[in-house]
Amino acid sequence: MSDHEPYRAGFACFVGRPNAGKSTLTNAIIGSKIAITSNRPQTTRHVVRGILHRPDSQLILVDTPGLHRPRTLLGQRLNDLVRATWSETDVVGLCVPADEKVGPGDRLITKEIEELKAKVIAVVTKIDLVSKSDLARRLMEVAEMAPFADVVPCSAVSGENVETLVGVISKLLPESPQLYPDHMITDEPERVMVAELIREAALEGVRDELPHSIAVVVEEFLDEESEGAERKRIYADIYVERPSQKAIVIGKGGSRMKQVGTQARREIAKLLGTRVYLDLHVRVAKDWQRNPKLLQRLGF
Ligand SMILES: Nc1nc2c(ncn2[C@@H]2O[C@H](COP(=O)(O)OP(=O)(O)OP(=O)(O)O)[C@@H](O)[C@H]2O)c(=O)[nH]1
Repeated sequence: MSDHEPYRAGFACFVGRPNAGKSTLTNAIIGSKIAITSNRPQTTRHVVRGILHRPDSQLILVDTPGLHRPRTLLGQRLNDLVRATWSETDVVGLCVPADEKVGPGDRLITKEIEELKAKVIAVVTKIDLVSKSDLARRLMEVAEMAPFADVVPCSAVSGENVETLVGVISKLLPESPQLYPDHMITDEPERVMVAELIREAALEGVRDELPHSIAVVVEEFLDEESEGAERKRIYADIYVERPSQKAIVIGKGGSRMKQVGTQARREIAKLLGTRVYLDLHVRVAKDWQRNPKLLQRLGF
């Protein structure tokens, strides 16, 4: 054995059924808020990359939406997007939550990713929620599904074993020179990340079908000076499908909208490290999920 491990670099993504903890895990690894988390399924729409630089490796994480039964054109496009992402990665981590039984959904996804040329590991997530004996049982169940390159238990919330997981994934990456410059942590355009933060704020506390009906487009993203300091001036449109949904998002006398604006502005300022002026408008785009032209305009 040589003293030096070769330098490795490549792409990895987490897959798994909705709510398995993929986004939270991605965030925990990259250490910055780059993808949306929510306790509602199907809220991660964009493929967001985060880049982890280590002395001996560079790990580029791609965050995918969950694969699901497509009921609308949007659903179909999301599934295509997920599959396209899977086929481009070197390591795929199948996330299975420790607090739920292995089910048909997990098996289906496992079957699909076994076909890929990528190395496949299983990640048992949310281990802070279960006892040691339940975890042991779940690990066995998961290991029996397929000949995974590794099975790693971890918790994105407590941080337990996240570092080990990163080590396991990094070792499975191909030998390769660095793929991105040193300081870059994501190559997702800032606009898209800003749109996601606004969408996350708009989703806060709304129920049922509304989450699927909200899309955000950042129309203007300008640098300006105000009172001698730099500031970002952002105009964004929040799209909903029906006038009734518009009323929900805006709230009585605009009260909800005010909260959405405040939360989004705070998060965007944190992300960009600058002061932010944010101007939001709610617009109705009738049935945008079923309309190819509107989908394209909304960035899908
Ligand atoms: N206790 C605990 N909760 C977690 C952990 N990881 C994720 N969660 C919670 O599980 C829920 C789903 O997590 P996400 O990261 O949004 O799951 P996802 O797989 O990206 O979900 P989709 O975007 O729907 O595909 C959220 O409420 C998280 O806070 C964990 O390690 N421990």
